[in-house]
Amino acid sequence: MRGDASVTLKSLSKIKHVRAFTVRGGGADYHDQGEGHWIDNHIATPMSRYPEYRQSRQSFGINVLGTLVVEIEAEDGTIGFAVTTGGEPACYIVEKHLARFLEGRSPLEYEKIWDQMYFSTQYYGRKGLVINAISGVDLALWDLLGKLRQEPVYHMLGGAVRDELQFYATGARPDIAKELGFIGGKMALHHGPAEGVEGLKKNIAELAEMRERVGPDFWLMWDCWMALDVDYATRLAIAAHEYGLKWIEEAISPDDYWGYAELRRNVPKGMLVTTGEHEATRWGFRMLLDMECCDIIQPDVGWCGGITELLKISALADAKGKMVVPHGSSVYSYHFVITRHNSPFAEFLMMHPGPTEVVPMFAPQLLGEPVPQNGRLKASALDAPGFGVTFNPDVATHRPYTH
Ligand SMILES: C[C@H](O)[C@H](O)CC(=O)C(=O)O
Ligand SMILES: [Mg+2]
Repeated sequence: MRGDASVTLKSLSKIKHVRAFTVRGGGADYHDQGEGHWIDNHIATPMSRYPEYRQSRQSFGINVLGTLVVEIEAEDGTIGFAVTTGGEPACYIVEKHLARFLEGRSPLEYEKIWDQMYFSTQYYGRKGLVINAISGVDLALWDLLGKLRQEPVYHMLGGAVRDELQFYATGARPDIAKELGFIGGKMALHHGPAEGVEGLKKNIAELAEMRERVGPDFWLMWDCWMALDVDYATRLAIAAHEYGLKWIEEAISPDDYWGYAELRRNVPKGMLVTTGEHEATRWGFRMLLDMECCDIIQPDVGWCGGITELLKISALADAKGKMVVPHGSSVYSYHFVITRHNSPFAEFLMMHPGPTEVVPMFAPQLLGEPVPQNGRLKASALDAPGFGVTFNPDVATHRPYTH
């Protein structure tokens, strides 16, 4: 029956206040680890051309930003929160610029809020830090929405399309990842073009040794963290084919769409080209997709624009028959991946220093952060309101700005 005046739609508590904090030591800024960690051991980067910045990524400042924590409080006292990378400069953007688009509004207006955050910052934003800040706010908004509705985020995204997530592991020990039940292991590439043919041979020798340890069928991938050029990446891919390299990731600069398209044409048949963890928004990913740059896109949920934007990015990829396998992102990835047919598996970044054990990706910042068991995670492990995690009260936070 139409026009029943007795039907009133349920309204949600409005947003009262937005706050931004910074935190040091691991967590969402997962490169901010102590000495001896595998993630800072002579990994090839665009800065490896300078010998003084070759051994440690922290030496050139990979961990300068720290974690951004965004907290959104509703009028009824419910708090949604999220963590991403961004630290103090992102706190400034959230408190002094973005907060105005949320306070006094309903959290149901996330589309309009995202649009206003993006277009009001477009003249100095578009990618990088500003989009990290927008992502942090967007994720905190989805967390708040889930807490107000008493629903996990993955229910609000359409529900699980499979019973469990399956993971590959990123770290220095794919052989251990195999024993731990993961479906594959992604290693950081250690030597870049500045280390010449000797370096290239060392890279191949490491891959050959790992192939020997894991056997013929286990997936092995390389993460090149933007360190190479098309020529080096092509030679590396051709030499690695013999050892069954499944994909070559982020081989060149994220700005070089033309280079990615060329690399994709150059790699041996059957080897995949992946990229996107430093790409942002539907417009950035449209470039990667339209220019046939890669086979899998890897948006980081905390850097690409948040869940609201990832839904659009993922729909574009789906229409093009491409997979979306988010970079890291912990619970923000898990709640998304479980709802998408074109995200058949997820990444688990091994944050144990060895890495010989499974520890929560964003430890110590989140409480209740689920971890894969035997390389898998049941959808039911995500069954709690919002993203299902709380911020660890024992972790010291700092609020550098207010508004
Ligand atoms: C291991 C990589 O260099 C980086 O630290 C993480 C990453 O790019 C990935 O997990 O993918
Ligand atoms: Mg990567």
